[in-house]
Amino acid sequence: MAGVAARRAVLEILDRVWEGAPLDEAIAKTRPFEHLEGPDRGFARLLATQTLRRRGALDHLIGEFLDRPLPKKSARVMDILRIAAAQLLILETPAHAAVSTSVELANERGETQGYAKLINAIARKIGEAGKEALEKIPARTDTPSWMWRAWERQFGPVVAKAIAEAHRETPPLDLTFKPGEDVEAWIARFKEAGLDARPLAMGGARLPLVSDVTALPGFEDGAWWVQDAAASLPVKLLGDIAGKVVFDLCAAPGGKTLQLAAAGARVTAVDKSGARMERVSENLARTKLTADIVEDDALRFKPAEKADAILLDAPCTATGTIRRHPDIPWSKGETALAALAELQSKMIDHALSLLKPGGLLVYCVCSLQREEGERQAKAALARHPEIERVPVTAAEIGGLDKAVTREGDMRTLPSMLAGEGEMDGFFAARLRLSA
Ligand SMILES: C[S@@+](CC[C@H](N)C(=O)[O-])C[C@H]1O[C@@H](n2cnc3c(N)ncnc32)[C@H](O)[C@@H]1O
Repeated sequence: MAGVAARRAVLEILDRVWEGAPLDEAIAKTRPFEHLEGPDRGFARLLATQTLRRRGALDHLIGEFLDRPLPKKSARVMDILRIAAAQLLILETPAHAAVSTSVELANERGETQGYAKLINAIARKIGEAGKEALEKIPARTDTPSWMWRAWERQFGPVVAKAIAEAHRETPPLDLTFKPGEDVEAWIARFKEAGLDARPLAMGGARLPLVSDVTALPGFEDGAWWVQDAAASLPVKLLGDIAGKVVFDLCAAPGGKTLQLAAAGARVTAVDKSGARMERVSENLARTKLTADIVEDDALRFKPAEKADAILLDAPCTATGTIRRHPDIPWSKGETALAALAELQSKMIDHALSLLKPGGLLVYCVCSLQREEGERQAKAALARHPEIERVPVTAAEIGGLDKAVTREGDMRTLPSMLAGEGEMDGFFAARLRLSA
């Protein structure tokens, strides 16, 4: 049974997330987390993830038991209540452990000591209310209102609700294999290892989420890499790229670089983050694939030779990946969206200037927001009479016809592959420069 140290580490992780750090980074930088033993680490990671995933609903429920809202300066009291509620209603932690550790945490600091009794009473009431109380709260409660309104406008209320419901689920682990690997044979090996693996229509395999992918069969051999089913689709839109000069303009951590290199392209991978580029180099080494690595700003990148094809997987709000990164609703606001949309259109313009006549640009983002997706494609076509859209077909993306828009772009949603583990939300447009 995890002790109070694991819960203390979760509070610190949450603090960092509220300051704007992505969850993975917050975990990596939290010292008390590092000092936990293996199972306690697993517990702390799960508790932080689930608290963030259901923060809206947990807050709503806590609010129902509070006579009056907590003062703003009592943020830590609210976090103690959040993690108590997540343990009681999601993790199924025994009530005595969830309640007593919460009271212990409250008693550790002067600022929270005065709330220990209140925390005790509310945590008990939440435990008594049980899971059903949480299940009754609509999924949209876990989505900030600006995001919810945008999805409702863009996809309609039914789909927006399905998206929010998909965000409640723990996502699976999707793997993309090197060409030539026998996916069925690998699936058989995963099954032998006790994992419920199955093939994906768009290629690759789907497994239940595991805590350590490096221990899976085939990791050391570099037979596969981790990549959500949706993230594997944009590269397919470049068609046959064997022997062609391809730029991967925002490349790190490199899932798509590996796909491009595995397809036989002469790849130049560009990213402005040196630290993230190290991950690309590690991934290339593990999979025995090659690409030129360039640490540069994609807006300034000036290659000696132009490209036959470019993949621009632009920085974005990443709202399509909330299942995997439940901190996003709380760390990305509308202000970030506007700034990113401006950067994306500049990146598209610069990418087009690096293409050979007749070359293809696939622009993609793991965002659900139309300002970063559909509107970027439309605006690029309006700004550049020298480009045309090459419509995406369902056959190119594993037969996923629902993901082909009327305009001919690709739009996947977290509510797709429903009941089979769903998928990330991605947008991709394929644009060709006139010859
Ligand atoms: C969506 S991620 C790319 C994911 C990657 N394509 C993959 O499949 O693994 C966006 C990347 O853009 C990079 N980035 C952000 N601004 C950039 C810029 N101005 N120039 C180059 N890279 C940039 C970030 O460092 C980040 O690695």
